[in-house]
Amino acid sequence: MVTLELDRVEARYGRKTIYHSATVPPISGGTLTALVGPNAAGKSTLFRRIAGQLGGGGRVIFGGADLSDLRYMPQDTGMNAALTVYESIILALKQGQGGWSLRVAELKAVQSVLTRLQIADLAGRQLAELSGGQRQLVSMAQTLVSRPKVLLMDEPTSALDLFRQHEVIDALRDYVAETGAVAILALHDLNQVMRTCTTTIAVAGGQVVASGPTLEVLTPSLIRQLYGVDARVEACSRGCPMMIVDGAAA
Ligand SMILES: Nc1ncnc2c1ncn2[C@@H]1O[C@H](COP(=O)(O)OP(=O)(O)OP(=O)(O)O)[C@@H](O)[C@H]1O
Repeated sequence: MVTLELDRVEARYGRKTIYHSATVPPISGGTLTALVGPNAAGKSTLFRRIAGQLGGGGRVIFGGADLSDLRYMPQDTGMNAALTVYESIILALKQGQGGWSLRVAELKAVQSVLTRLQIADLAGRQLAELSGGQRQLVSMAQTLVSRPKVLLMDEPTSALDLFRQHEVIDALRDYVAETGAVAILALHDLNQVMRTCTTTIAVAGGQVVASGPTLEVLTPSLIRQLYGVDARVEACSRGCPMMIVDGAAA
């Protein structure tokens, strides 16, 4: 089982410090973790710090993995290269390996990720011709193809329609259940978080304000503190918890 823990982590852009001391107890792999918080709260910054792209003090502690097992899917993924979808996924797989020969197992990995995300029909298409949602799915395939043990995904479903959102989140849930990987998804849709993420980390103003089991973290008082809205949690007709937002906090 893979784990990830933050111990008094600091994150800086040059001299500008965003996080002074972010602590998150060990997150276990095998289920999805959400990272939530308002715009500019520091979600992408925390991802970049965990991925080693930003400096700062404190410790990012991996259990059963190291930085080379981590893949970070940023919010905006450039896709202007003159490549087909298939080629771009191979490129992502071979990155950092220092060689271009392909083994049968690697070809199978590419096929498997195309099937898992149900985008095999896009394999021969040029990246530049894809729609926004298709690009997001391809970016996800590029991230997953090397079977990372730690996965950081910044708003991975923001460009997807409702059906695709469900499909992709289910695929990610299956992936982490199979591999024991840690997967942290920055998400704005709190209903999606409640339906699919076992654990939630909430951040605001460069601080971790709560972390733990999702339904214990996403309380009406925390939602009011984070977003300035009154909200309540109710069960939908299928028994899943849902966040109903009543409006701006009174
Ligand atoms: N390259 C940068 N240089 C300096 N400051 C930055 C840089 N990138 C982000 N910031 C600042 O860091 C803070 C946190 O930004 P971040 O992108 O982490 O927020 P976020 O929670 O991911 O936001 P959103 O939900 O809007 O995507 C913001 O105040 C932002 O202006």
